[in-house]
Amino acid sequence: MKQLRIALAQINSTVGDFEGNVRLIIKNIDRARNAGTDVVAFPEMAIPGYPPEDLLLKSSFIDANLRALDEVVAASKGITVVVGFVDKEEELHNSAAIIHDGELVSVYHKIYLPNYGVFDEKRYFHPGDSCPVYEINGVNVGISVCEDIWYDTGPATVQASGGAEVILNISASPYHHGKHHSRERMLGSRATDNVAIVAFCNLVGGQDELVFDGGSVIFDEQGNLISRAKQFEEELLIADLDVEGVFHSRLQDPRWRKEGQKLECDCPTDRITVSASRQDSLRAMLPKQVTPLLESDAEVYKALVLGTRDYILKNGFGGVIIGLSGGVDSSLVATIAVDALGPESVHGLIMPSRFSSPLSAEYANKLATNLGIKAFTVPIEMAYSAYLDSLSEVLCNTKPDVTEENLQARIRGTLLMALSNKFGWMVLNTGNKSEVATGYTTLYGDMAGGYAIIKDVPKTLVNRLCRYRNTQAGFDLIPEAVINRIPSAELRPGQKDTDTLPEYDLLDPILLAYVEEDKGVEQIIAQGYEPSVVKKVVRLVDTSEYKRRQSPPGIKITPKAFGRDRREPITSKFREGG
Ligand SMILES: Nc1ncnc2c1ncn2[C@@H]1O[C@H](COP(=O)(O)OP(=O)(O)OC[C@H]2O[C@@H]([n+]3cccc(C(=O)O)c3)[C@H](O)[C@@H]2O)[C@@H](O)[C@H]1O
Ligand SMILES: Nc1ncnc2c1ncn2[C@@H]1O[C@H](COP(=O)(O)OP(=O)(O)OP(=O)(O)O)[C@@H](O)[C@H]1O
Ligand SMILES: NC(=O)CC[C@H](N)C(=O)O
Repeated sequence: MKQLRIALAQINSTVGDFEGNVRLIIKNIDRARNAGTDVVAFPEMAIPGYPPEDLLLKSSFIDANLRALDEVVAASKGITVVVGFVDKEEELHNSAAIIHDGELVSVYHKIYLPNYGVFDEKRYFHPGDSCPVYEINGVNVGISVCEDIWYDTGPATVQASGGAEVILNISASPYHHGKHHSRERMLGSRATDNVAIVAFCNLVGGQDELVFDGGSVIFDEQGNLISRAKQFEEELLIADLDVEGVFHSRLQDPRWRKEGQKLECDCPTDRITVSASRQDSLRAMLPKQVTPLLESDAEVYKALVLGTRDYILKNGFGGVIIGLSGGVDSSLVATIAVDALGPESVHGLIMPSRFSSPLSAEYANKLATNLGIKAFTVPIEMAYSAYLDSLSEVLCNTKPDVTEENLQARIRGTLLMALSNKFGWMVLNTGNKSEVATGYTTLYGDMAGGYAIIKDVPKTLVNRLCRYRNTQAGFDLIPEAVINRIPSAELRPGQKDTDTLPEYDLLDPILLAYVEEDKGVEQIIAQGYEPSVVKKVVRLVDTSEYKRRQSPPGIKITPKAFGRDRREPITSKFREGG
């Protein structure tokens, strides 16, 4: 029986940490070898980390990546390793090294370079021009890198037509809500269309605004899911591939060699021997391991926890501080931070003003107790009065307005930054996507912070995530009264968010249509929304681009986040909202 034991090492590598990444890779090579594995695969760019952005323009970075590759090659005794790195010829290539028994046998260059959304690969890399089939222990394997597999008549089809029985794709495919389902649908159809086993090894971990969700999978040649690794966690997924099954399926399925089929990719298919057939005594097949997918809210929550943990720890911070208002946003941020870092690393600062309801401090303290975090209380009245006194001469004969309101938010930002400087705690910003979209935030005030963990989470989803976490906890970890409160910035007496914004249940779908789906005002109105509300929302979004450019980075969880995904000019006369 022709079989291949494959290991997919979905590791959490760190951009530029060559020493740490090599250590992690070698540890997994050793584990795979001990498990009797024929081939172990690592994610796209596992050696330099992904995406390294303009570090790729530095030759010292490329050279360090090549030295790290040499160390991995030396550690590959008795096993085949497929690992992502940057190859340097005349130009740079996003590449997979195919290594066997201490030797670099071949290098595959990624053919399709994504250059949309958050990707900029054409800025750095040149595309490959060949898609070989590698013989590994007598099995024909087509190897490709991430975007290559997304084309239905791309390298996978070329390699299958050239005899590949297994398609191995190494990826760094970033997360957004629900993406795993579409990714699996695509991989399943790549398997059935080519009557080939498809093994997909994904990166896991947070890198600035991106989270890579892991969830590596293997589909058999009939499109059945035979292995799935955990989402958002490192794992070495080991599976036995029944390659004989591919031969039998192909005999019975005339579709796999479609005569005259027009292919998107016209690269030649060479044959390269990595290791010849091994005459092993027949091994018992490993049991199948299929981790179930997380349900919708759990998936987003886990992405936020992983993104927070990796940003804070990979940037060398031991702790964080959060302004606790007794509202739902800061409560969710504190809860995620505790799940990411542990309660001893999370600190709260309660800063009541003359306009704060006494309930706000009560709820904030209750949350801190439930989470087991330390919370300090520093009222802002003295500072606020001092500011107003200092400005009284300059501001005389003016009416109180947003100026006085924002001073409070700015005092709070200053106090948070003071504790950050003193104790080395990063300030976690608490703005959600609905606020970031509409500019309902104060520059140099509540916009302060090093990382904005819920900046891509709409307010209605903030509420759902709080309920999800309470259900997980089995009690009201986030007090129910906090979730049910009428949202208010408490910057003037009786202020409510709805004084300025539509109700969030109405605002969020309009924002989805405008920001994530790029619909125009007329199209959104045609969906049944009140024209004046649509125009107002669109106007708020368009005129607050300047604020977003000054806002901290945060975790992408939707198909289109603010930042690299949506690059709009600040200065523009194109204003559909008027
Ligand atoms: N194109 C441009 N490029 C660069 N800067 C520009 C600009 N347009 C205005 N500006 C500057 O921006 C300033 C206005 O921005 P800013 O000072 O922030 O003030 P502004 O946006 O007018 O007010 C903040 C709003 O957010 C609300 N808020 C505050 C705090 C917390 C929350 C909450 O829900 O958590 C909500 C608050 O009630 C108020 O409605 C202008 O004075 C001007 O200096
Ligand atoms: N009294 C306060 N004490 C501590 N921090 C505060 C206080 N008021 C506001 N903040 C900080 O400023 C952020 C802006 O919150 P604000 O209360 O103005 O409205 P919000 O966006 O609805 O947030 P939340 O739901 O957390 O209240 C809060 O999330 C919090 O971090
Ligand atoms: N790194 C890549 O090539 C990623 C592109 C791919 N389409 C994805 O998002 O999964």
